[in-house]
Amino acid sequence: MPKILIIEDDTAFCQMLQKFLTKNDFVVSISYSIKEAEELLAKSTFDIILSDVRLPKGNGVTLLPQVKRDSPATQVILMTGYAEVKTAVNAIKKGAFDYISKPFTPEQILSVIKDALNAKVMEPKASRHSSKSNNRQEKQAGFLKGQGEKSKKLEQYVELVAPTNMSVLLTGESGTGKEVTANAIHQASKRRDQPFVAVDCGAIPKEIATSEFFGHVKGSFTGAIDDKKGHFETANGGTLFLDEVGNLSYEHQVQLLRAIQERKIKRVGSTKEIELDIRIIAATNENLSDAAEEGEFREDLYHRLNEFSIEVPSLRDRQDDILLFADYFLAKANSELDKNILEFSDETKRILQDYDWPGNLREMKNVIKRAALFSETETMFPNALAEEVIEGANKHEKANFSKSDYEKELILRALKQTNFNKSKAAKLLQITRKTLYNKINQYQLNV
Ligand SMILES: Nc1ncnc2c1ncn2[C@@H]1O[C@H](COP(=O)(O)OP(=O)(O)OP(=O)(O)O)[C@@H](O)[C@H]1O
Repeated sequence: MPKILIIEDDTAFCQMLQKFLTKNDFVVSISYSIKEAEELLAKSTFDIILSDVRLPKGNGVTLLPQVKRDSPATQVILMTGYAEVKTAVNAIKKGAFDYISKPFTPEQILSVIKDALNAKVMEPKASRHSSKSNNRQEKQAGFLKGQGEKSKKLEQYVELVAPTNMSVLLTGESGTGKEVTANAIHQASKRRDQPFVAVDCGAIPKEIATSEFFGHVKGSFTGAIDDKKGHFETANGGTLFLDEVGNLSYEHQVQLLRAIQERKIKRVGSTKEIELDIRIIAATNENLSDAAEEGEFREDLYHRLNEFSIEVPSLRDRQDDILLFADYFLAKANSELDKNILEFSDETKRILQDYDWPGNLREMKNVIKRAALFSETETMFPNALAEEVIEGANKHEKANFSKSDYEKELILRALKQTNFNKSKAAKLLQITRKTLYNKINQYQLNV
């Protein structure tokens, strides 16, 4: 049985977690401080260390170097509060396996422990994650909560709607994290112990879509060699996530609407009705409301799906979080590629912030992983980045630069016009005197 050490100063929480994990067939030791943990670590080894970040007299990260040195196979998972995400991301850079934000659900903690144990079995580290980095399960494994305004709003919406049974329509550009958000809603709902089934509606061939959604019985059509459950039945009790829902054919839109309204389905070739208790979350990166108005998407289905809508923001609208996400993906890339890149150079940071990220988080994840592969130093310099990212960012910078030239020109003109009277010039420019002084300093105007 795998051995786990919990390091957590909240004694009640620690004991509760110990009880829960023991019930789930782990051998669990606990310590309420770093000192106690060190004593236990001197006596025995553990498969997993589950440590709070903030502990009296130190934090969970301080133990990492020692653990990695004395027992490299031990995986460290950090438990963080909201504000400690950055520390946790840094800890991943130093070799922690992952972090989990408090409060978490029993499934979430079991899932991250399972991942950590699997990663161990699959040593060396480079093969920790499947190379098919886009498979659906992996998409759900890592989730970083941003800290900027847009990210907080997104999270508020998730928290607000999760406990209800409302259908949710997630809109947003490709790669913004709609599926990850759908999963977060499921995990925060009462259905979290039940299945979360994600279906890419754009990827199902039209001819087999009915059977894919509703299942079939043996012999109902050529090729139906066995009874088969459809996605609805598999998701029963839980959440069905319909990705790219705008790609459904008219016929399948009708079938879906009926299933959602009647809360019953029949497998293809069967007369037996199956009762459904399903929460639907749909996602689209096109404007479904326009499509409904133009008759390309059934309006009644659109309203059924859109009981609550959430727009998942593009990465360029999450400026405050760009470097946080970049750090996170760098940490992931380090662990997947067995690299040890500690930071981005200032110019690399500037490029990451100036680039537009048309492919959003998915693009950033790929760009950083590729750049990590090319980087040979502990600091990532721009030459590791793809050409198009650098060019894209520089175009942006030029635009900014010309904007600043223009601004400088305006200020000089206003000053001349007002005979270098700064109060009058500020008034003319419709800015405060203080801002004008700042700008004069910024542009080093000799006035
Ligand atoms: N909050 C997040 N934290 C960490 N990784 C994230 C987050 N959001 C998205 N990602 C990563 O970005 C990638 C794209 O996410 P996801 O598949 O959820 O986007 P999507 O909007 O559903 O894309 P599409 O429109 O193409 O279906 C995934 O690899 C996912 O792991």
